[in-house]
This record gives sequence, structure tokens and C-alpha cells, in this order.
Amino acid sequence: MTAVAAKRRFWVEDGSSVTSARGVEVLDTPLLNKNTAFTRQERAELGLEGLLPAAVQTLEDRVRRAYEQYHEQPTDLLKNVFLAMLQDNDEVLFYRLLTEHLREMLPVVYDPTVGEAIKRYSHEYRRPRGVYLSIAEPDRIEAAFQDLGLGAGDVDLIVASDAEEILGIGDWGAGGIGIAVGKLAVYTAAAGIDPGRVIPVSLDVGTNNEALLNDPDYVGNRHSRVRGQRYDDFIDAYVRTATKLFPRALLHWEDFGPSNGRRILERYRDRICTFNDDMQGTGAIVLAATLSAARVAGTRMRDQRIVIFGAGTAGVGIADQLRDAMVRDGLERGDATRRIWCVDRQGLLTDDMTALRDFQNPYARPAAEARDWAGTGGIGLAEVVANVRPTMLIGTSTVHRAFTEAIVKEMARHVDRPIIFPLSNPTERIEAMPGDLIAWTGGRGLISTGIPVPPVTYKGVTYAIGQANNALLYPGLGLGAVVARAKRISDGMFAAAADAVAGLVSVNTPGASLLPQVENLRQVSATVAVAVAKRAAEENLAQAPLKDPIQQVQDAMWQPEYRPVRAG
Ligand SMILES: NC(=O)C1=CN([C@@H]2O[C@H](COP(=O)(O)OP(=O)(O)OC[C@H]3O[C@@H](n4cnc5c(N)ncnc54)[C@H](O)[C@@H]3O)[C@@H](O)[C@H]2O)C=CC1
Ligand SMILES: CC(=O)C(=O)O
Ligand SMILES: [Mg+2]
Repeated sequence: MTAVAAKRRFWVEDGSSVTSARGVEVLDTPLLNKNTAFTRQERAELGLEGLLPAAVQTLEDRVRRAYEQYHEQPTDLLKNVFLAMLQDNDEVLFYRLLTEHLREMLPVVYDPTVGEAIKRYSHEYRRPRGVYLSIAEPDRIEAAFQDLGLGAGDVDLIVASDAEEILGIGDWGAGGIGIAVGKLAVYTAAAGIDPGRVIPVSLDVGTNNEALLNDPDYVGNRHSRVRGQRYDDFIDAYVRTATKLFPRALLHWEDFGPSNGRRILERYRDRICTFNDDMQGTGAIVLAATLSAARVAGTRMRDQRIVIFGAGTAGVGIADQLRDAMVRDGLERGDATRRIWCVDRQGLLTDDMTALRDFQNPYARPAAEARDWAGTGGIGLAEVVANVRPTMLIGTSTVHRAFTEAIVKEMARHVDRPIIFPLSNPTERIEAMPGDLIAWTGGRGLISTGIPVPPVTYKGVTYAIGQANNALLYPGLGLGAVVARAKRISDGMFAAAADAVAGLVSVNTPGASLLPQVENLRQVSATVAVAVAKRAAEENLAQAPLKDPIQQVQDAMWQPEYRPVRAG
């Protein structure tokens, strides 16, 4: 046994967990603990006799009880807290429960309730999960990771957030670890990423959220956000250390502010295996929904006219992938870019504006084009929609109800099947609710949302609303990258993932969803993983041989089942 394995308390041999831990230490190790499901022999070997009641139960027994306990929780937040406790106590049980009730529990573990849990993080705090890195101690990053007791080959995936733009709810400082934990739970439930081979990371660079700074219970660094060189050096130290200690790990970036998120991605994307989920994962799932919508509408990618409301991390990430898809459909890059109009706080982005952010510049419209568009309040969304006559309207603004009845009806006057994606999370930020959009467009709208929503019935047709949330994409992407041991995550791998998702959808019946249903997430993720791994191999980015990618993906998927545990 190596020193690392000893620190980690257990290792796997021939399908069994072998552990040096005994007694309560075993019960305190969530990936080892089976609680009442330990057999008599295991109890004797591991020093658990007397620490557990007499009955020896099965995983199914334990799932049944946990499900009942879950339903005793009166609110979604308390359900989230309950599931977090379960995860900290018995991880196999947590994942079996989550996998069996994915549609019911995904909104509690993840979007939208995870947003509420992040806001309440310091108050609901019970025990830590993940690695907490502080900008005050960049020299301790290596020691912090080593405290986990993991070896160089033990980590497949690290999700890190600095929590500046959590979902659509802004800056939540140290509570942002919750989005890394939530994203990782989805990786495992949706794609079978081994929960023992992942690390959630909080990059605590301070917070500008004054409610947190003045909250006596706040558990993070109590100062404003550090920016500039010190921030970049901290990120660099994180990347250097993580890639040195865990050379196989994919680094996933989540919920950074727009300029940091993009700068970080540009800096590392050609050097290491990494991606930004808000820009690239979102772009790819929206592309998948767009491909389905275009199939229903009988139109081509290259013919879309796209208005994006909210040109931040997600909005411009979506623009990039829709532009690239139009290029693949035969347009010149410049012509494709000119089929996209971005609207932000200052209205339509035009090239005479001085305060555009660098990543917005490519989408700035010639000011002359819009000279006559201004209404009384400048060139806002209503003016842009009236003049552009878009085929697609995408919301990544966090502005609730921004897609008004007037705007949507104006759009629907000029296009047979208006494609409308209000993608902002969580529920209180969505630009319009699907029921309204379907009614305002007389049932012609092709709708997808970021939050989960129930089907809508309108004039006898039931419309299933696909969830255009990156959660339908990144788990499979990550699994494919892990199976291929990808050196990089390329644009081609995202395009392959989007095509794979769109390929799973049958849009022939009226009201059909534009995206696969959440219940089928494991199948979706497996299909995406195969497509991504194959593309990595085609682009010479795979470091593992891919002889039978379908079987390799199946074999790589961790299953929530109790393993035998032996004393070692
Ligand atoms: N469905 C999905 O998979 C995803 C959804 N999102 C959602 O998209 C929203 C935006 O997220 P990010 O892009 O990360 O944030 P961000 O802060 O980078 O971008 C938001 C943009 O909206 C703009 N904006 C704010 N108020 C506006 C207004 N009144 N009019 C026009 N523009 C306005 C901001 O200036 C900014 O450019 C969030 O609600 C987030 O939850 C983000 C990532 C994935
Ligand atoms: C879904 C997601 O990543 C977000 O809203 O930020
Ligand atoms: Mg996000």
C-alpha cells in the first residue's frame, strides 16, 4: 500500500474495495460506507459489529427508505440539503437514488434549486466537500490537493469555479463550490463519471457581494474580488499544480465572469485538456436544439437570422457555435457572423460603441445599418426584432419577462416557425415562460428553455419543452474525453457532441421536444461520449486507443452498486 492509498483509506482490487480503515472510520468514508448493507462477514472484518443495528439490508431497501425520507422534506432547499447529507454519508446510495429518479431530483441537486442552495451555503453549511483554494495562500495549492491523498492517475475531472456569475444569480463567493459539486453530481448521474475520480474546487478570490461580506456566518474570504495580475497568477498556479499532480484530469471551468472566463479559456485551451461549460457546453446544446428546430421548420442553418439578447459568457458562446455551424453549412465566416445580432444592456451592439467587451467586438453591427431603427428609448430588443425579422430569438440576459407579448408577436408575424430559446436560469430569471410563448405564437413557436419545465397543452396539442441546458451535453463530452484520454477539447468535439444530441431526437410528431428527455440522460451521454471520443481520435487528440468506442464508453461508466469491502 502506498502512502497515498493509506491517506485515501481504500483502493479497488478485483471489483472489491480494500481498506485499512476500521470501525467508525469506515462509516465516515462515503464511497466505502454501506451502513446497514454491510454483510455479517464485512462487519466482523471491519470492526463494525455493535456499530450497526442487526438487520442486513440491500441497496434496494436503503433506496426505498431514502426516497421516503426525501419526500418528508418540506421544501426543495431542504430536499437539496437532505441529498447533500446522503452524498456525504453513502455515495452509492445517493447516486442510485438520483439515477432512479433523475427527472424528479435533477432540479433539486442541480438547476434551479442549486442556485438557492448556493445563496444559503454559509447558513446551511454542514461539512466541506472538495478543495478550497484561497487567493491569500497561492503557495498552499499543492498541499491542498495533496490533502486528498490522490495519486497522479487517480483523477479524471476537476470542476472549478470562482463564483463570479453563478447561474443567473451573480456573485456568491465561497458558496460557488456548490455549482462545482452540483455539476459533478450530474456528471456521475448522467454519464457515469466515477465519483471517486473527480474534484470540485472553489477558487476563493473574494466576493463583491456585500450581503456576504457583512454576513457573520459567511465562510469565505472576507474582501472584495481580487483582479488583475494577482488573479491571473492564482489561476495559473491552480492550472500548473492541477495538471502536474493529475496529468490525466480534464479541467472544467464553471460560472466565471465574462471577461475572466473567456481570457482563461483562450489562455489554456491549446495547452491542456480544458473547456468552459458556460461558453462551449451551452453553445453546443443550443446548437443541438437549433438543428432540431431547423428540421421541424424545414429551414437550413445558413438561412437563420439570429437575435441574441444578453451578450455575455453564454450569449457569445452560443453565437460562436451557431456561426461555425452556418459556416459548415456553406457560408463564409463573415457572412455567417452578419446573420447574428447581439443586444445587451446598451441595446444593439454596434461598431461605434466604445465600451464593448473584446469578445463582443466580432458581433458589433455596422452603426449605419441601424441608423433608422431607434425608438424613443434607443435600439432595444423590440426595435431589433422589428427590423431584423429574426428566425431565432435567444435569451441569456437574466432579465425576467424580457420577451414580451408584443416582441414575440412581432417576431411571429414574419416567420412561420419562430425559434425562441429563453435560456436564463434559474426560474425567476427566465425571459418568458413556454406556455406564454406557445400561446402568443399560436402554437407555431419552437421553444426550449434552460430550466426544466412541464409540458404545455395548447389547443389540444401537448408541447414537450426540451431543456437546453448544458447538463444535457457536458457529461457526455467529459466521458468521451476521459475514454479517449483527449489531449485537448476541440471545437470539432463540441460540434460532434451537438450533432449526436440532435441525432437522438425525432421531431415528426406535433409538439415533439427539440431535445432528448432528461429521463434518457444516460443514453444521451453515452451517445455523446462515443461521438466525442471518435472525433478526438479523428483529430489526433486521443491518447488512448479506440478499438470499440461503444463498448469502451459502456465499460467506463461507473454504476451505483455496493461493492464487497475487505479489510487490508
Ligand atoms: N441554459 C444553459 O445551459 C445556460 C444558461 N445560462 C444562463 O444565461 C444567463 C447569463 O449567464 P452568463 O452568460 O454566464 O452571464 P453573463 O453575466 O456573462 O451574461 C449576461 C449578459 O446579459 C447582459 N444583460 C444584463 N441585463 C441586461 C438587460 N437589461 N438587457 C440586455 N442585456 C442584459 C449582461 O450585460 C451580460 O452581458 C444566466 O441566467 C445563466 O443561468 C448560462 C449558461 C448555460
Ligand atoms: C446551466 C449553467 O451552466 C448556468 O446557468 O450557468
Ligand atoms: Mg454555468
